[in-house]
Amino acid sequence: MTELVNEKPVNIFPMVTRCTLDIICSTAMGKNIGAQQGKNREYVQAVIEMSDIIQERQKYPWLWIDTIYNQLPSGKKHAHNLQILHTLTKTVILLRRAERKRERQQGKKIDVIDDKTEEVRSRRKLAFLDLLLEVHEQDPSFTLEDIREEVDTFMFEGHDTTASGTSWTLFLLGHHPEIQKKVQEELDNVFDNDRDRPVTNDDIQNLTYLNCVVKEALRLFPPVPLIGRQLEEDTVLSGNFVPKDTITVIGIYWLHRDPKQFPDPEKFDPDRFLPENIKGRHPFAYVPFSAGPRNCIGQKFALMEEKVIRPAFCSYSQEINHLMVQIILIVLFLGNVFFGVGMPTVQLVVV
Ligand code: HEM
Repeated sequence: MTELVNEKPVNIFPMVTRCTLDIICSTAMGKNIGAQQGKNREYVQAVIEMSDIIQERQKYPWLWIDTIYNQLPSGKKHAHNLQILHTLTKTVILLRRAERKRERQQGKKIDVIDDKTEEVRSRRKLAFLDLLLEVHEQDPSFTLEDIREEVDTFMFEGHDTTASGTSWTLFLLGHHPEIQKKVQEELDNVFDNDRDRPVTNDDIQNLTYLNCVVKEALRLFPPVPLIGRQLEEDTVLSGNFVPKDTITVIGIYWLHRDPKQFPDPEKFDPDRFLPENIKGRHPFAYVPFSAGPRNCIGQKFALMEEKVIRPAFCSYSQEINHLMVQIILIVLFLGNVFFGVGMPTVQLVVV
């Protein structure tokens, strides 16, 4: 980052993406892919391209038919990338399985995560993949292919979203120097002006203002701006009868801009999330991670990750202030998202 200070405007999103990709690969697979050091280029490129290819396909219903799609250049690229992704995940799974076998044969104990104790840092932690392999070893009906699917799901859900959240937060901090200054003061206070020491769980708990900043950025620019649900029973929404089985779209982006819940909704104001200000707010007024039984499984991980990455960037905030202000916007695909296309009867009811 320091090399880019006083440079022309820089698109920070690819840098942050490589960082979150490294984090999720270490956590989900226990493998450092070195995306930030330019390693595993083919894999990193395939991951990044796939997000675009999938979004592109979602927009055009005629691309949903596999026989047509598979013949098109985009379909061929999709298949090629998928092969690269699956090959790496499968290789990592097989290598890790063999390694675990060896460790057991040598009588080595495979540690479990225990973040509460200090000595944990000297012990090897289990990656998500280890936990899945443990289940497979106890019950082989949970196959290696099942493991690959789970790992790949985490890989995708777990890096693009956090990259978007982190980039938007940096963008907003760049535009609000007074708020950035408060974040910097909190960081200096919690880290006792020591830029280089690792972040601990206690630090994360103590970064209360940064917590409000992250939440407010997720309010204004939720990385998942829309979610869909199929109704299990008839219901009435704002006086409109909506029958069972209707596919509904919940616009998190717009929900977060309800002036009754968030006065002056376009204003970036982290104080909205101070304990005294959240009292009385409707529990579903703020749902960047969705709500209910299918909400985001990675919510705690994501908030922790954002808070750990931020000090790393903000410790250089005095130097990158000008750079941040000029960060190029990553425009969300809000306008392009389709509503109910492909259903036998379509009625758009905005509630
Ligand atoms: C700022 C970061 C993140 C945001 C805003 C976010 C948001 C969401 C949302 C809104 C959903 C629910 C979708 C729905 O209701 O249809 C979801 C689901 C999910 N998220 Fe996240 N997510 C984030 C980070 C992560 C991370 C880091 C992981 C993994 C480590 C993850 C894994 C998942 C998974 C596996 C699901 C599917 C859960 C299920 O279907 O039961 N997410 N996420």
